[in-house]
Amino acid sequence: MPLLPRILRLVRRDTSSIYCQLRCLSNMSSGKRLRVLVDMDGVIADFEGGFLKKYRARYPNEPFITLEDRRGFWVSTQYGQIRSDLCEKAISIWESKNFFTELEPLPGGVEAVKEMAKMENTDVFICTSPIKYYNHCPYEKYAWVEKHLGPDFLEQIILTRDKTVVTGDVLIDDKPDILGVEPNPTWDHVLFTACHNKHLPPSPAHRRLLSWADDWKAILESKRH
Ligand SMILES: Cc1cn([C@H]2C[C@H](O)[C@@H](COP(=O)(O)O)O2)c(=O)[nH]c1=O
Ligand SMILES: [Mg+2]
Repeated sequence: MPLLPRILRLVRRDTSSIYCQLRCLSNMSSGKRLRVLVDMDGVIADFEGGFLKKYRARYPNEPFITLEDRRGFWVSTQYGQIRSDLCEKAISIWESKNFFTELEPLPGGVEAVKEMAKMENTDVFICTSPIKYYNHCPYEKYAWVEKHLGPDFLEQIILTRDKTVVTGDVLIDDKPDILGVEPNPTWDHVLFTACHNKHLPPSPAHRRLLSWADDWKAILESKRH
C-alpha cells in the first residue's frame, strides 16, 4: 500500500498503536537494530538494599547478612543457611505488598535506560522475572516502570520466568547463570555487578558491566557488529 494512505489509516488508531507501527516502518527502512534486554531487580531496581532495609525493620531481633557479606544469587538460600526458618522470613519480605513498588532505583540505571532507548537503531526492553506469589509483584513491577521510566515504557516490559526464550542481542542481568528451556539463547549475557556476584572470577561466558557509571555504550557498540 502507498505510504500516504497507510499513514492516514494509522492516524485513526490510538497513539500507542501508531507508535508501534511507525517503529516497525522505521525498523524496515533502517536495517538491523540492536535489541537490548535490561533486567530490573539488581540492575535498575535496588532489590538487595530494599530487602535488607525491610527485613531488619520487620525482624529487628533476627540475624541479618550485610550487603558486603552477601554471596550467591538467592537471598533466601543464604538466610536459610544461617537458620532454616530465616529462609521463609526472607521470602515474606518480597511477598509483602509494596515491596517491589518501593524499591529505590540503582544509581544511574533509569537515566542509562532512558538514554539507551533514545539511541538510533536500538530497542530496549525491561526483561524481569516475577515471583510465583503473584498477588502484588507483577502489578508493582509495571507501576515501578511507569513511575521511574514513564508510561511509554509500559510497552517495553517482558515478564517471564524463563529469559532464555526471549530473543535479543544483549541481556544485562545480575544473575550469573540464566538458564531455561532454550540451551542457546540469542542474547549475549552481560553480567551486571551486584553485591552477591562481585566475588565471582571472570568468566568467558559473559562480560561485566561494573555499574551504570561503567561504559555501557561501548558494550552496546561492540554488539552491533
Ligand atoms: C534474590 C531472590 C530473588 N527472588 C526473586 C525476586 C525477583 O522476582 C526474581 C529475580 O528476578 P530477576 O529478573 O532475575 O532480577 O527472583 C527470589 O525469589 N528469591 C531470592 O532469593
Ligand atoms: Mg536481577
